Amino acid sequence: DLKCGTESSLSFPFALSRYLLYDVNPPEGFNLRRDVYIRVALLLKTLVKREAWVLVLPPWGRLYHWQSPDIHQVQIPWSEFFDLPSLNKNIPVIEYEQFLAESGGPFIEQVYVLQGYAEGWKEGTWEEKIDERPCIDQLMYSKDKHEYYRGWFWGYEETRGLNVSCLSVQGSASIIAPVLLKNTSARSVMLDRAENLLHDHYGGRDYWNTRRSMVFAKHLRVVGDDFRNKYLDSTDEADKTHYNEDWTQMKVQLGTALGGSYLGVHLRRKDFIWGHREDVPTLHGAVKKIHSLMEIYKLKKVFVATDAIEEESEELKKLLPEMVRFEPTWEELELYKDGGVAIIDQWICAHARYFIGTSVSTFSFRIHEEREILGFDPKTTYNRFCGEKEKNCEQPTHWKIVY
Ligand SMILES: C[C@@H]1O[C@H](OP(=O)(O)OP(=O)(O)OC[C@H]2O[C@@H](n3cnc4c(=O)[nH]c(N)nc43)[C@H](O)[C@@H]2O)[C@@H](O)[C@H](O)[C@@H]1O
Repeated sequence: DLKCGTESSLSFPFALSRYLLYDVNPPEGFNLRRDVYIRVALLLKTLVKREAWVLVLPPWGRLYHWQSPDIHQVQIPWSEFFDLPSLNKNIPVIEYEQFLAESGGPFIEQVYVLQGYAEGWKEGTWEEKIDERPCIDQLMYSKDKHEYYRGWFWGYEETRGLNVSCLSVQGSASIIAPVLLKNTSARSVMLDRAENLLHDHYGGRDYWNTRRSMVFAKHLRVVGDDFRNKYLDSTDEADKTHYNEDWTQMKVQLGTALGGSYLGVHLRRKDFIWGHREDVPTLHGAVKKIHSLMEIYKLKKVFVATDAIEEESEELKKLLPEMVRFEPTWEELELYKDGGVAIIDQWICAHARYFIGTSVSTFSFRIHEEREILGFDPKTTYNRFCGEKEKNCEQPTHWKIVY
């Protein structure tokens, strides 16, 4: 029976696998979380050299920045934002719902909460280390009447941890590998506060392979492409942005992509201006820079991605009437959610002739990477706005793609 054979060949390897789960500090945003995925993927690559492990993708939800009212934004599977077959060409991954179905219960056997060292680290004596230590902060887990641990668990209220302990870590993600392989025999292990792990090799080949595997879900790319076509006269053909659905087959020489004849802008506002940071421009400052870039590059159109609040958006419209934005209807927003709209914004910025972003925003960084993958000249990508009073306005680093 062919059908039966296909099913068993799919589930068989997972039946023997161990499960790695993770979560990130609640206040962290979408694009920082994408960065943490890259770190954890590297850990998984280290683990699968020794044993069968699969990464359980942490459902999206309850993100501080996702404030659109009346939309249910928890327990969102990765497939709503990313292309799962593409992720699977890099490391074995499954959705949380599949983990629940496969593992037969709502239990995660071991939860490790990652933390720093209480004593900090002495300057000049950096060393990679990891130790089981008493928990420093108050645990975000509490025992239920059966002595099982309740926690946030991505909004899955029935999930329980069987054991919770703390690990002090200082080092890259793969430093955890020996602990997972030797110190515990738990079949499912969750690393909470995974942002405490550092990159094994930021910008190296493994980094880029994982980054390239994070292909946006097709339905979002299609929305972005239709928008480019309709409002920005931009098509892959005319703009020389040739895309291959299979990321493993995509290798574009930097400088060969031309991009649509529009300026792409990411203007991060909200919590970036509340702190009155020096490196964030005023709206007037940003518009002045936008006009000057449009003149230099002879661009008549400008696409703006921003998280500006209503009043600021109105002001921006007055200062920059030619501005084009992706403004979803309520139905579209409900369908794509805040995360999907962010991706559509990023996709459109990634296809612009010239891009300028916001200092140290991971939202802008992910656009840089997307453009690097598409083969843009770095000069058209690694640019940011400067603060009015900023003395030394250093531009973003070019992280060259490695294949
Ligand atoms: C202060 C720090 O800021 C860091 O943000 P930063 O790197 O910019 O970037 P993100 O980690 O993506 O978080 C910012 C979030 O704000 C929304 N957002 C920002 N800009 C845009 C935009 O142009 N278009 C759309 N559609 N949405 C936008 C979006 O939900 C995005 O995920 C956080 O990750 C940190 O956790 C922390 O909060």
